[in-house]
Amino acid sequence: MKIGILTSGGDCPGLNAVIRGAVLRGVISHEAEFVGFRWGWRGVVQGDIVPLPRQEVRGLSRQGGTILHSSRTNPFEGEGGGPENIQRMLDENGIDAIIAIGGEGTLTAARRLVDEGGINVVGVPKTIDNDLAATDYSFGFDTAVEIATEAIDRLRTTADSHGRCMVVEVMGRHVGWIALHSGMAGGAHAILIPEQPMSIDEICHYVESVRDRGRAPVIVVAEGFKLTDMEAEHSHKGLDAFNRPRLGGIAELLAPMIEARTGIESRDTVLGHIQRGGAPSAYDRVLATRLGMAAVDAVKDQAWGEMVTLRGTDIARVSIREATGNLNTVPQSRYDEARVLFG
Ligand SMILES: Nc1ncnc2c1ncn2[C@@H]1O[C@H](COP(=O)(O)OP(=O)(O)OP(=O)(O)O)[C@@H](O)[C@H]1O
Ligand SMILES: O=P(O)(O)OC[C@H]1O[C@](O)(CO)[C@@H](O)[C@@H]1O
Ligand SMILES: [Mg+2]
Repeated sequence: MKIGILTSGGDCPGLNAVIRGAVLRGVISHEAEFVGFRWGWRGVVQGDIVPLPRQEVRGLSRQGGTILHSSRTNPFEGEGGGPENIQRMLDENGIDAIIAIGGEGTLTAARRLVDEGGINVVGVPKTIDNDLAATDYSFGFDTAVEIATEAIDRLRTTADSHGRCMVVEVMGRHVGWIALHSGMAGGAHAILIPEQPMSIDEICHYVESVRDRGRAPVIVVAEGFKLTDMEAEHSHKGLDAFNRPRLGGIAELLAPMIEARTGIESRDTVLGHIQRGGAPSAYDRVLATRLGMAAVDAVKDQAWGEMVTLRGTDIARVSIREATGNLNTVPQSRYDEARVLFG
């Protein structure tokens, strides 16, 4: 059995741990052989393939990024794209199956390759934002929350020194999980998330009540947050490779608005890709390793079109279709719980 692995979409701490888990499980338990497709689906479309023997994955679980690199290439486009070309490339290289590690977009492409072209693909969910339904948590999220929480802790001390308001922007295109968890952990005075638009007046109300208690306000905002009068997410950086608006910068918009309305000197910090870089947390290493191992078992069982997932503390399987249809949004009850601590 020869298995090709790829990592696609935005990177995320733990990708290398998935690769290591898959290779070790395959080599030890199934006598499998592994190759890597470089740069996500681009490696599949262009036949950019590297061997992945056991020694290549040594010590990988603690390493950030992805040794296979990533891209936002669409496997249905370009000269070598589409199921027929991909099946030919797999046959030429003697590859029996693909393990695709990626988010909603990557997994949707994987499902289409299975449904429309009969390609042997299983998926591993990857999302720093924790926005995929059908998995309770995804690896990388815990690490991002740790990084954001440390940043909030650090910003709090400088905020206190100067009596300033700090607006901290974290990732979260469609959902506010990183903001919710890091904000709760770091004791934020308001948490602004895409699922819950809020007016600038309400935000300033929280800021002023914090100031009136003699504290320096700390506001955490997810990049996809919209003020109640905004039609779309704040974006001033053009489009990404998949023609979506590049987000980032809502904190830069909010801080001067807060300062103008409240008179409290305000500063913004955009954490950006710091949240995606570096070593994964121990939790993420374990989760990623288990998912990688389970993905190889899914290949062994020919579970094409399925993805491995975390259910409670168990690793399970679901159809990719089930996972890609819905977003894992922050439930109202979780936001209401956090809101008690605002202001
Ligand atoms: N419906 C689709 N059909 C074919 N290809 C798709 C489809 N949706 C997305 N893709 C391809 O998959 C790539 C990866 O998707 P995307 O860029 O959204 O990353 P992702 O895997 O969802 O990870 P992230 O969490 O970073 O968004 C896209 O850039 C696109 O080329
Ligand atoms: O790394 P890029 O391509 O700028 O993508 C950033 C986006 O990817 C994510 O990190 C994960 O989807 C989002 O939170 C963010 O909007
Ligand atoms: Mg996506």
